[in-house]
This record gives sequence, C-alpha cells and structure tokens, in this order.
Amino acid sequence: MEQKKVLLSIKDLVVKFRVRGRILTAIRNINLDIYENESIAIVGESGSGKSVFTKTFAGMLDSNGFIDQGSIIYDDSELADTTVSYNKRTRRGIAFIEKKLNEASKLEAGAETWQEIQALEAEKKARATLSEEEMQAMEDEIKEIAFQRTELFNLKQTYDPRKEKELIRKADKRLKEMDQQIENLKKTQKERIAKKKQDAATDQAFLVQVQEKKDELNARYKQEIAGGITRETEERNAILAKEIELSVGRYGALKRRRNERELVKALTEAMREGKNLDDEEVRNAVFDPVTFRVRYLDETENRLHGTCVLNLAKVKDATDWTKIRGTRIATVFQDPMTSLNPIITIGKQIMSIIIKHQKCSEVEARRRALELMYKVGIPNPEKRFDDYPFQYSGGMRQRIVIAIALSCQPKVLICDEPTTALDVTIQAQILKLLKDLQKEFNYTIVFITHDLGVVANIADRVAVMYAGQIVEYGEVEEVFYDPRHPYTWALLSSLPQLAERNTELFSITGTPPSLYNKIVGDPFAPRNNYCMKIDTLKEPPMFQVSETHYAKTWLLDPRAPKVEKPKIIENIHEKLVEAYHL
Ligand SMILES: Nc1ncnc2c1ncn2[C@@H]1O[C@H](COP(=O)(O)OP(=O)(O)OP(=O)(O)O)[C@@H](O)[C@H]1O
Repeated sequence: MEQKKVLLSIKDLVVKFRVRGRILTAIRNINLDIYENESIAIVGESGSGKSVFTKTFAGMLDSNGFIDQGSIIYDDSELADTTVSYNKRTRRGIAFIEKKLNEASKLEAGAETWQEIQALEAEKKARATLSEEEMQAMEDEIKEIAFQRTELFNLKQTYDPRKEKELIRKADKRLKEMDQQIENLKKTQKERIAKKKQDAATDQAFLVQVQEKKDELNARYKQEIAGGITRETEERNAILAKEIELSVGRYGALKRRRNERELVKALTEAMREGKNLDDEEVRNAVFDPVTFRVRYLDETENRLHGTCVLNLAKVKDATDWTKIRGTRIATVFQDPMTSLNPIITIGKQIMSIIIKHQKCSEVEARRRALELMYKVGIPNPEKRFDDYPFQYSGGMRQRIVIAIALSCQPKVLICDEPTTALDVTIQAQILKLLKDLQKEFNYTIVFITHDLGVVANIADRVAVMYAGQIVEYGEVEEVFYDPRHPYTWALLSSLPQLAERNTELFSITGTPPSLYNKIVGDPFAPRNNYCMKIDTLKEPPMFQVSETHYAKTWLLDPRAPKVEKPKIIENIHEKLVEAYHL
C-alpha cells in the first residue's frame, strides 16, 4: 500500500457534555487516522456523534462540551514551525530552568521506591475509605433521583392549578418522597464512610506494619536520591529547557512566566514518578495539560528553532484556535444561510474573510474573491458580486459558502450534510464541485452524512459510527461490498435503492442506548439480530479485516459462529452501481 501522510491522528478520544447536572458521553474512545488529501465519510444514525466528533477537531464544540480524554495530533508543518528569539532573556530563562530540572533529576534514581511508598499510602487510605466504584454508585443513585425530581418538578409547573389539582397533589406527594429518598441515601453514605474509617483506625496490627515498612522505604529513598546525575540526563534536561522556552515563547510575558512554572512543575513530577522522558509520547503527554509541546530541532546564535506537536484536544487558547479554525480546518454546514450574513453583499462577505486572514489590500481581496466565485461555478461573478444572499438560489449560496471556506486554503474541509437541504440534481453538482476543487486545493474532505449514496459518490474511505464509537471503517468498496459489522449490515439494508418491489423497506428496530449511562458490552447488542452472549458482557475490540478495513464486532473473533450477512445486501454492488451510476 502506498504510504499516505497522516494529517489528523485521533487517539482514545472521549467527549462529554454537561446537561443539567448530568454527564452525557457523546464520543467513546475513538481512534482514527485521517490522511492528507483523502475523502472520508462519517456515517451513522442521527445522534451517533458524527457532528460532535468533527466539531472537536474544528474547535467548535458547544460550551457545555469538553474533551475528557485522548489526543488529536494535527500534522501541519507550516503551522508547526516555531522560532523563538535566542536573546538574553531566553538564555537566562533556559539556564534557570535547566538548574531546576537538574535538581529534580536526582529524584529519578529513587522513582521505584517512591512508587512503593505511594502504593503503601494508597493501601492505607483505601482501608479507611469506600472504593471509588462504591462512592460513584452511591453518587449516581442520588443524582438519578435528583434528576427525576427536577423533571417531575418541571412537569408539575405545566399543570393547570384549577383543572389538574389531582395531578399536582400526586406530584407533590412524589416530590416529598423523593426528597426523603435523597436524604436517606446521603445518611447511609455518611454512615458507611464513618464505619470504614473507624474500622481502619482500630486495626493496630496493620498500622504498625505499614509504619515499619514506610520507615524502611523512606530511608532507602533518601539514600537513592542523594547521588548526582549523569551527563546524558544533563543533556536531556538542556533540551527540555529549550523545549519549554519554545513552547511558551508565543505567549505574552505573564502567561509565559506562568506556563514556564507549570511546565517545570509537570516535568519535576514526571521525574519523581520515573516517567521515561526520552519517549516522545510521554514527553508530549507531560507538556499537553499546560500547552502543546514544541519539539526542539536546532538553533543559531539568534534563534531557537522547533516544530510543535499540535494536539487539538488540548488547544484552549483563543489565539491558538484562530490560527486553526476556519483557516486550516474549515466547515461547510447544511444550511448556507447559517454561515452567511443576510444583510451584507456576497462579494463583501468573501472579501472580509480574505482580508482578515490573509492581510492583503482591498483591491487584491476583491480580485481573489472574484476568482474564487468563478472557481466555485458562479456565472458572471462580476455581476453577482454586489448581490445579497437572498438573491442567490440555495445551490448558489452553498457554492459561496464553499468559496469562503476555501479562501484560506484549508487543509481539512469538514462538510456537515452540505447537500441535505438541496434538491437531487443540485446535490450532485455540489458533490462534483467539492471533488473537483479537491484536486486543485489539495484539501482533505471529512464528509458527514446519513446518505450512503453520497458516500458511494464522494468518499475514498468510510467510518461507521454508532453510539459515539466508530464500529467499522475501511475503504468504501470494503465497507459497502464486504461489510462486517451487523450495524453496517442494517444501515446498508435500509437503503431505499435496495428495496425490492412490493416489499417493505428495512428499518433498524429499537433505539440506541442512552448516552448518559455506562454501556456494558457491545452498545449495538440489544438491536442486533446476531447478538451473542459475549456482546452483552464485554466490549468488542477492533478486529482487523484487511490492511485498511476494521470492524468492532465479536462476530470477527475466530471463536464466533459463522453467520451470513442479510440476503438483501448480498448483491449490493450491482444495485448501487445501477442506482448511483458509479
Ligand atoms: N451541546 C450539547 N449538549 C448536550 N448534548 C449534546 C450537545 N451536542 C450534541 N449532544 C449530544 O451528543 C450526541 C451526538 O450528537 P451529534 O450531533 O454528533 O449526532 P449526529 O450523529 O451528528 O446526528 P445528526 O445527524 O442528527 O446531526 C447526541 O446524543 C446529542 O444529543
């Protein structure tokens, strides 16, 4: 297989939302590489997480959403290239940091003993408190009742006090019961914690044993960290100090100083814990919580030079986002009117984006805007330049949105159902335009759609999402003609183009699981006609089908019984070729 460059590498991504005191997990551990210049479609039912997934790397997550876990490494050498002036201040900073790191490095020799001490402390603490799972289960129970109480209280507000007295009375009674239930649960929780604490405090034999072991370990630790550090460690620390300066160099004085301090603290902690700081991934992970790491490359008399490891999951700074959102990663939404301002002429809207991001003169911006309008297929751009959005048809407006998205020459173009609102012939034209322009602009298309016909037409690869996970992905031919996940079978079976004359259209029965709860086993199990016992107990891993094709289903385990995919999708190839003129 030809080697393609990975543009976005998504690892273990978990995205959550806070919704009225509860947590909804919209994305559950997604791993996916997206390549340069490819066209990948994300498909799945409504609510499966398609939009949330792409919004996380477009920097557009709603304010109640947050990335709970994982990384999104964006490889953009132009954006990543970083230089910092190697002036007096920087040199002073580096010398100071180096000294601190060398001091902390002494702790590395005692890391194993330190871990033993921590384990001992944790054991002692665990004896005196309830386990995390026990605490969580109790908290969840209280939260669940509190949530139901809020729901009932809100419902009660909708009752008519004159006509629905009985309903109000019943609701009040139930609300009181719920208050009592919550109080009882809190009381039980307190009692159980107190009992655990008391039991631990009176176990003298255990306490003496722990203290003796601790004294011994502490003495050993003191000895271990008393020595010096090696030449290699000093050299590594010198590089780390430069990486700190490179990583914080783009911030103003205050933030720079604060982040410098935070990074030294994080590295000291990592040294104490014995983390392998020579490992690239470990080093990234230590820098990440503060700011993404700039890897040291080289230096001259006047400047330090590095390349930054852009982890989009950690970009918090608004100025960092403005360099990415809309410029490197742009989005085209379903309804062009949400992206266009109805009271500003089309030409001015394109121009203002060009001027904002490319800092050129008005004359030059106008020239580029006209060129873009021409490229996206607006006939007579000069004449249409001063028209308002309402004077354009739906399809033409979408072309303008594409022109605006392309004005900054993005590396990734996310298309979130961009043709759903358009009629079929216009849909085909817009898809063709996106594909044609891809050859010229070399962007990667990430296409969100629930229309598998669109996928067959536009994508090289497809990822199928279900309940916040990618359950199957591969090249379009693989996923369409040799699908392996029962959910993909069901999705394909429900394609209207496959329906036989006079037979009912296939539809997937049941509903997806609630995203508020922990999901045990395979989330598709309750709706899966091929469900096995293991599906209800254990989450399946991602099984490899070919070099490029993967599916997350226990059916691919060698121990699973052989099952046939549904008859209706057996000859899907011919049917799709006929339906979509592929
Ligand atoms: N701001 C938010 N607050 C709470 N929940 C949210 C928020 N945004 C999305 N969600 C939830 O996250 C889940 C995934 O939503 P998402 O919009 O990604 O689905 P989708 O697959 O794109 O569906 P559709 O095709 O309907 O757009 C849904 O359950 C949705 O309700």
